Amino acid sequence: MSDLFDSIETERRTEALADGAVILRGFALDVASELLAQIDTISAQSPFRHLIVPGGKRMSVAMTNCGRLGWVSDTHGYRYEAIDPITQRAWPALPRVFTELAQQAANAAGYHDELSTDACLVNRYEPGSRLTLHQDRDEHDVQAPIISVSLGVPAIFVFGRNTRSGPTKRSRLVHGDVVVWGGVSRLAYHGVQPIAQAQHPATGSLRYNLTFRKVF
Ligand SMILES: O=C(O)CCC(=O)C(=O)O
Ligand SMILES: [Fe+2]
Repeated sequence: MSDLFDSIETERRTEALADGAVILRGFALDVASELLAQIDTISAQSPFRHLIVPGGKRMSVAMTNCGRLGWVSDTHGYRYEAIDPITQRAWPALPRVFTELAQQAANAAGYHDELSTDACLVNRYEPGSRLTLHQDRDEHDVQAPIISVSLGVPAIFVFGRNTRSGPTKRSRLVHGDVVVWGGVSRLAYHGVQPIAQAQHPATGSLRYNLTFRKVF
């Protein structure tokens, strides 16, 4: 009995990452299957696509969005758009299960203001997909924290400081983990190392990630 209890306790623990940044282990587990079902609904309306970065390269991560705004990139730059450039329609609405989870995670991380998420970027990683070290800084508002939900196969998440050259910390993120970064860590550099071949019962070889952002 106590072994089982211990493992549940460790699955749900909060892990400090940096000042203002935490990993909430297993925080999204209870709603993970609902989140995945919503991702299917969203991507049926606004399909996953491999965006082109301003330098001309195609991103290895496939992306779509939901919410009032969506993050897009092309040879002209990175920006938020209210209209999906592929469908020429508004992005799918933010499902309630998304906004509720994001607010609960923000609260659990010590950010008690109402979140008012403008954009949820949905990332889909195949084996080998990665996200190089970057800052989330296309948002006009850098007061609100970023809430980031991991689903499917594990990833090695790299979290650094506010300069590209600062020291970094590597954390293995698994299905149901939520990372929250704000305050003095809001503009911390972060990235995802190439996803290893693995299988998850809910997603096969894929990893999904949701990030909730306040843009204005
Ligand atoms: O997939 C992740 O864990 C991080 C995603 C991320 O940094 C982003 O979408 O900007
Ligand atoms: Fe990011």
